[in-house]
Amino acid sequence: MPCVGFGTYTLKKGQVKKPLEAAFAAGYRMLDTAWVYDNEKEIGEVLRKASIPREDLFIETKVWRSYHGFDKTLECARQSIRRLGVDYVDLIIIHWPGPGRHMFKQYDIPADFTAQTRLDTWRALEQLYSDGTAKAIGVSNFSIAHLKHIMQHATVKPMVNQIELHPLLVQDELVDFCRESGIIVQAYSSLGAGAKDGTHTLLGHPTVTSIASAHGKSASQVLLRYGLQKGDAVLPRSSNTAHIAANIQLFDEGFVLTDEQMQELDGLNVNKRFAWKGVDPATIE
Ligand SMILES: NC(=O)C1=CN([C@@H]2O[C@H](COP(=O)(O)OP(=O)(O)OC[C@H]3O[C@@H](n4cnc5c(N)ncnc54)[C@H](OP(=O)(O)O)[C@@H]3O)[C@@H](O)[C@H]2O)C=CC1
Ligand SMILES: O=C[C@H](O)[C@@H](O)[C@@H](O)[C@H](O)C(=O)O
Repeated sequence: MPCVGFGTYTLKKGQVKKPLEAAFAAGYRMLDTAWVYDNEKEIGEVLRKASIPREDLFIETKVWRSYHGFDKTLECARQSIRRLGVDYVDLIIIHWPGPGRHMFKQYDIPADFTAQTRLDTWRALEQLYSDGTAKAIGVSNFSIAHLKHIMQHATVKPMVNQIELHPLLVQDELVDFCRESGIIVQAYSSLGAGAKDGTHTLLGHPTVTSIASAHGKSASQVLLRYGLQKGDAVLPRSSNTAHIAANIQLFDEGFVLTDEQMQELDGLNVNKRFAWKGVDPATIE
């Protein structure tokens, strides 16, 4: 799996095509989407137009949380694959460990969801893996408890956990557990979802911007480099062509954050979450 992928959250139908074309032109070969992002059909159109050999691409999507359960998960995955117009996806993950019904009443939430339903969801992903519809399977927003429960019952263990990670939210315990369990950590919202002001910002944080000046790089490149040096994969999202190109320029000779700079960035941790209105997904039953 490429360690830098293109994030497409909030790049809806009418907005995703140009940025994705710019991403391919800049050299990205991996993209991250989801059933719920409502852009898979347009992504499929870009894929066909780009004519990049399928084996050079890494396409990741996610099963939405109102599709938990065996049959519904298969249906959700089928819809994603049909919309994308591909024969297989490189990685499919469970978007959220459960409905979190206290948070999101507006969605079609299965009232009978239990931890067993989540296991049924995982069994469906195992089936997609064994029949070749998905080359790899994983999860997102899973806590240690969620992972342990799946792993106790799984035939195939989760290969990836996509979680919110950046200097304001380091999640050491969860990351260590994933590493010890051989689960690749994919960081999302590495740029703090773009928040530039207010109490919590990453792109405008003085520690980040001063490290950036020291390297002659941007705040965004420092944040992405931080994720890579921690050992995680990153998924920057942008709709700006210059940003898209800059966000993959992370491997210039000499652009290595020092141990001291890594520690300084780690020191910013305040357990701030940008996703899901700040609620910890570990609270999902
Ligand atoms: N599994 C999950 O539940 C979740 C998964 N994700 C995945 O992770 C991806 C990334 O996270 P996301 O929350 O979208 O946001 P990011 O943390 O990637 O931040 C995106 C924001 O940063 C800005 N930005 C990007 N590059 C630069 C740059 N070089 N200079 C200045 N500003 C920049 C963008 O603005 P501009 O367009 O102007 O460049 C945009 O506002 C998602 O798109 C999605 O694929 C995200 C959230 C939850
Ligand atoms: O991938 C993106 C995120 O998971 C996003 O889909 C959720 O945070 C969403 O806003 C929600 O309603 O829960």
